[in-house]
Amino acid sequence: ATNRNNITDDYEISPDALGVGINGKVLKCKHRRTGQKCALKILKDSIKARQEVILHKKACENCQYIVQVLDVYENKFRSQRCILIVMECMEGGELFNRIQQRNDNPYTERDAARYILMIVQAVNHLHKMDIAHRDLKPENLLLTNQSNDAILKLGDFGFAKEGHNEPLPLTSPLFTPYYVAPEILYHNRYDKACDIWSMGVIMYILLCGYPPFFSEGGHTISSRMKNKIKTGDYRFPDAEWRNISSEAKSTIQRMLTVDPVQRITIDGILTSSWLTELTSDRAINMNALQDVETRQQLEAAVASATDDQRRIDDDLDIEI
Ligand SMILES: O=C(Nc1cc(-c2cc3c([nH]2)[C@]2(CCCNC2)CNC3=O)ccn1)c1cccc(C(F)(F)F)c1
Repeated sequence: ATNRNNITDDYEISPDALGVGINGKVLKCKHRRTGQKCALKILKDSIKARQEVILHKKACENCQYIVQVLDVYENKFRSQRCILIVMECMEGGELFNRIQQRNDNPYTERDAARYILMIVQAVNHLHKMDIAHRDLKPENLLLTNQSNDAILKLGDFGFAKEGHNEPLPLTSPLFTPYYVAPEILYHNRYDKACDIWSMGVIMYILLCGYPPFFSEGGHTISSRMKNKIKTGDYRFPDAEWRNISSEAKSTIQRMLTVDPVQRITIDGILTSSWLTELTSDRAINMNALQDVETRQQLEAAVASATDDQRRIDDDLDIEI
């Protein structure tokens, strides 16, 4: 259900690009009638582009942690058919840039947990819909605004894949199971498991500011780096990791498990002590009570309230 009228009838498109990715350019645009600022992703029409739109639209329904799709147009530019995805404008840009800005002091566990929780909720929403994102990275995680309490949302469904849209569903009676290979049965599980691995890398970077696997020679992936990933060979260097909790490290270890079958699932992360401890409101209140004086006042108040309660109970006993 894409719009066939010309997008420029409804939106004013500004030339400055917000970001250029491998599968599309993102421009700023403004809705003519409402003035709403939006982001516009331009894709050359293809099966892949249409698949991206279908999955992104499906994924963003009822999930505040996925960039909202507002409109989709099918227009011709210079005789090239294009698919145009209009999205809510994420004024905070990419998490990637935010991490780079903080290179000197990475996030505290609480800040990191706040972002991780939003990513986990987005991925949980996808995995429950049997969709694997398959391209989780800080460049595809966008912030609603420049403030520290901005909401983090997942974008770019260019690599996303839906579980059972195999040509012949495995469950159909026409399917003769004798010849199916294990990877076909595993396939979708692997796809979801790779999202967990990527989240492990993102969590590691949020907590220390650098990636767990890197090649000395800069950005190009070297065969040494490939081997480190294949064997799960990474460290928690003391300088940055000494003051980070063992729960955080063990959660990362469960996510950066080489065997996808052994790797923690999204449910495992949602119920992990590290995440629940750091993001439950109790943790946040305790955090607010950081000021010892307030805590002592509160404890004194609780003590006297308990005494009062005891006296009332005692009185009650006498009456009864
Ligand atoms: O990018 C911004 N807003 C934005 C961006 C997107 C967006 C979608 C996609 C991407 N961005 C990229 C493009 C390639 C680079 N990575 C990000 C990957 N794929 C996507 O599908 C969606 C909605 N609002 C923005 C808006 C205002 C200000 C700023 C800045 F922070 F730069 F000032 C950024």
